[in-house]
Amino acid sequence: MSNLEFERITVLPMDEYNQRLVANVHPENWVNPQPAECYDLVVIGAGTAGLVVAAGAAGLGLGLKVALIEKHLMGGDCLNVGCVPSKALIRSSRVVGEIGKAKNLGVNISQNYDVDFATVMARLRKIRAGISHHDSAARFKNLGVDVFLGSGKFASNNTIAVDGQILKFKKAVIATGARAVKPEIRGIEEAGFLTNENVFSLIQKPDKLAVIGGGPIGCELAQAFRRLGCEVTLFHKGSHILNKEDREAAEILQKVFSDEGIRLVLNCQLEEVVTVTEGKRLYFSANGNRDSVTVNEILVGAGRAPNVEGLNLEAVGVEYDKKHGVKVNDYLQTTNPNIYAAGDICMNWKFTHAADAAARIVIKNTLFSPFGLGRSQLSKLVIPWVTYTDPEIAHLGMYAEAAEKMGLEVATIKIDFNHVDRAITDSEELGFLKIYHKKGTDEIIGATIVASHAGEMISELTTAIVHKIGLSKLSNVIHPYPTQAEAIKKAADAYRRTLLTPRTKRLLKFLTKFS
Ligand SMILES: Cc1cc2nc3c(=O)[nH]c(=O)nc-3n(C[C@H](O)[C@H](O)[C@H](O)COP(=O)(O)OP(=O)(O)OC[C@H]3O[C@@H](n4cnc5c(N)ncnc54)[C@H](O)[C@@H]3O)c2cc1C
Ligand SMILES: NC(=O)c1ccc[n+]([C@@H]2O[C@H](COP(=O)([O-])OP(=O)(O)OC[C@H]3O[C@@H](n4cnc5c(N)ncnc54)[C@H](O)[C@@H]3O)[C@@H](O)[C@H]2O)c1
Repeated sequence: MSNLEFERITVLPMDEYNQRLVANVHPENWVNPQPAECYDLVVIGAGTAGLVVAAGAAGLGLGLKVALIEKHLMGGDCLNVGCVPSKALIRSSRVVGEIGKAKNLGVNISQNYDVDFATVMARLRKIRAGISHHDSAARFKNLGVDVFLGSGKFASNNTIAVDGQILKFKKAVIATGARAVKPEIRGIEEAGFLTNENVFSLIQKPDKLAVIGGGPIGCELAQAFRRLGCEVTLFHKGSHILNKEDREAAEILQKVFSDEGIRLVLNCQLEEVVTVTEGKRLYFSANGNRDSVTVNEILVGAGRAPNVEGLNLEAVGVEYDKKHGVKVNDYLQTTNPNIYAAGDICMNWKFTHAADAAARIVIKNTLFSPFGLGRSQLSKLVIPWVTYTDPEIAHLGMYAEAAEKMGLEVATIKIDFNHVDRAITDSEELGFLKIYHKKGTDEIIGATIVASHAGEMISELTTAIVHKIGLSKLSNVIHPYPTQAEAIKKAADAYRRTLLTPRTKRLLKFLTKFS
């Protein structure tokens, strides 16, 4: 047993909740086990991808020897500095959004309501601590996984060094995730900035906040902080926020952001950050104009960089690049056939559910595909995603333009939520559902939903694509009235109506005469 390089980790503020979090995911009294003679699998990184691989392999009850190495907090980004804290924060901010809509719903709420920022953040920490036992070192030990806390690094083609010990493996999995990219803006380092790694440690509300990057992180957090009472300026390089999404969807959100008082600076070039008595001053140009804004804090959500450093990948022939991460084939195998990768370290889809799905592929391909038979492929996955703004934007599959570029003829059915009764009764008409299908057939190839609860609706369409359920069959599915998911049935019915040619209409009319 050893504990040579144990690093005591603090997550600020070190209150009872963060102490409970750390006690679960990086316990101070942890002693690394004596390594087994040889592991079937050694996994580096205990974020979603690593945890799912380790739990999946060890939990099968087949006596497989599995080791899991984590240098910081088990649970990775999702639990500690990603999905969980951001969604807890968004939940509080949604209440403020509801208050904003209350008057229109006939409920007068005193304008003196107060956001207790410290309590919002304490709730976030409490929720995170409460969930953390699931990803804890103790739980994984009980599942039969040898948990090593320390930094993992390849020592040779079949060994990994951690905490002064050597772990011999048959197969290894790199699941080291990604981190926030530091933007190249003069003076920003000296002025200091927040990223997802420390923004959830705030205990005091920054009165004025600059958010750099209009991707999912920037958009979700800009709206949340604005609703919690910060003055927010959102800087984005592109001509519309969420530039991977449907422009029309992004434009709806932009309008909401402006109405809620977020200052949105598009097509911008941030030039310099200077520390002044009032705070941090950002100089920028946008659409030919130069300007500046002074804030208390800067939050950066400008993309992710894969954690490839320090793994000694060169020594084991694992190719990578610093932008896209570890190079993998469709089976998630790296350029070293005994080493696989999963999650943010190697994938364009940087989502928890994508990391989870990739981990399952890795379990199958490393352990249950002798001679490469029956391997699962990454390209076969259908991965939906949701940006949890209000309204939410959910997407799945191909966009119409991308499909057309590939030579597919595509038709789009669009249902605006102002035609969906439940959206009307709830004053949530803003948004739409678009379903893209192959022209001339009912095969769905993609969908975008902009709606208050778009994330809860997209899975029906994911099921349809995965199980090849076309629009005709969806039209036979009874949707409870009134629900916003009825939009899907409306779209399916709209497709069915396109099949009504003058000839079929004549035939139907003829049938009515004998019925
Ligand atoms: C603010 C924010 C909000 C998000 N919200 C969502 C959301 O709502 N829904 C969603 O699906 N996704 C969301 N994501 C994305 C999601 O968090 C990631 O896609 C997911 O965590 C990736 O999991 P992973 O296992 O690949 O990597 P990570 O979670 O990054 O885990 C990698 C782990 O490897 C460890 N590690 C790195 N190097 C070493 C080493 N040498 N030795 C040992 N350990 C090492 C790290 O410490 C880390 O714990 C969000 C991300 C952020 C930042
Ligand atoms: N709800 C979710 O599922 C969720 C939420 C948050 C994050 N995530 C995941 O995390 C990933 C990273 O999120 P992200 O928002 O950091 O990255 P991103 O790459 O998706 O978006 C960042 C945006 O910032 C812009 N940008 C970069 N530098 C800039 C600068 N100097 N000035 C102005 N704009 C600049 C880029 O053009 C880009 O569009 C996402 O792609 C997503 O996979 C998912």
